[in-house]
Amino acid sequence: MEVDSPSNLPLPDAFLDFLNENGVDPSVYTNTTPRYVRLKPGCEGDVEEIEVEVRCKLEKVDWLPSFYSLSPHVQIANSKAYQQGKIYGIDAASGAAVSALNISLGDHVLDLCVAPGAKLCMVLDLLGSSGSVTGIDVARHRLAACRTMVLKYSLGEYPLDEMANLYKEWTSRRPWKDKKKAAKARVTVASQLASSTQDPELIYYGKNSGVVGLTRSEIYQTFRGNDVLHCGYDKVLVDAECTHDGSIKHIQKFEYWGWKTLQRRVLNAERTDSLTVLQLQLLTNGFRLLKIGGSLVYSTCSLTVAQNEDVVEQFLLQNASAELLEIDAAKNWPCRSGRIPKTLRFDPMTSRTSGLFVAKFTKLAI
Ligand SMILES: C[S@@+](CC[C@H](N)C(=O)[O-])C[C@H]1O[C@@H](n2cnc3c(N)ncnc32)[C@H](O)[C@@H]1O
Repeated sequence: MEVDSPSNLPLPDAFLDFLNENGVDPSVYTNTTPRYVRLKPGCEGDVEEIEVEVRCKLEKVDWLPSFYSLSPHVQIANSKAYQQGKIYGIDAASGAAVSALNISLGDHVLDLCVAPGAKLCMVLDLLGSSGSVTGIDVARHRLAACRTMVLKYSLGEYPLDEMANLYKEWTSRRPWKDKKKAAKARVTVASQLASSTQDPELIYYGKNSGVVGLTRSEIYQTFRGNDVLHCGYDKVLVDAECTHDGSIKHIQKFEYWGWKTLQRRVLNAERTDSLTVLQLQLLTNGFRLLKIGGSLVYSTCSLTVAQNEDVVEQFLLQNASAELLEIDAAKNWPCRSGRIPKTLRFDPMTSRTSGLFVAKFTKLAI
């Protein structure tokens, strides 16, 4: 049976039980959260034109550069601005997670759970044609969406022949021979994996893409101890797989797919237990690929403590060279502290954004 939560959003019993078990107050979910878009830098002069096109005022988000909020019901997919890659949908809390990385020109960035790629687009915008980004995801079908998105938002920045070069690792227009070679390489890399049956796939973007100081096959290895300390990325984003319970828009999709599907696919205890194991592994692997003095941001769109503070706590216990960092920009962000000092929590009620947990680490030379 569906009951109204205190915020008057119809939430199913299974979800309310899940929130209850995880100590999440259902009243944080409101149906007044706006939708957010990020405007491609350099397109600021087009705002009025975009407003006419989408028939809605774009309100500048004063705490996050290049972000605008608009009514949650406005569709942008058919607009010229969207099709030309001038705007793309990304929640402001997600933007804050990327912003917390403090990306500088020339950085080499690893996006460990990259698909469908909203945060990747922002990373690319911040880097311009400098540095590199390596995106990794386990779901090939989601990576396909990611590739389309990256191509769309980079249109116009490079001449077509240069684009082909930039995207050579994975463009769908690759010649058949190249595709076969890449497939063969994947098998070779896969055979180096000890046990996993799902091999994360890599996509590359930008000049000198790839892992700084590491070979492609080394990314897949399980490193023992802290033996990859003197190479690696300047910045790592681990936007981990989670139960998505902070994103009410995601949860509401199950109204269509069926609440039983939500219970089976998302909320069942076995899955949530194995998720926290995966989250710790993702964070640990991301950290191993971070260079000394670099920054890593761990985020999830879950509001549970188990997938956030508990994972952070475990990780800190197991990694003496990891130190939590204060996120300086957060002083002006509409969020609150997590249970562990320096960690942040966005939720619809406090932030008028989707729910997001953010923690930032650095690697010490010990
Ligand atoms: C929360 S989503 C990432 C959203 C993305 N960062 C964005 O901004 O659009 C989590 C992603 O983690 C991926 N994932 C799950 N297990 C993984 C693994 N073992 N290695 C890499 N990616 C994984 C999922 O396929 C999913 O695309």
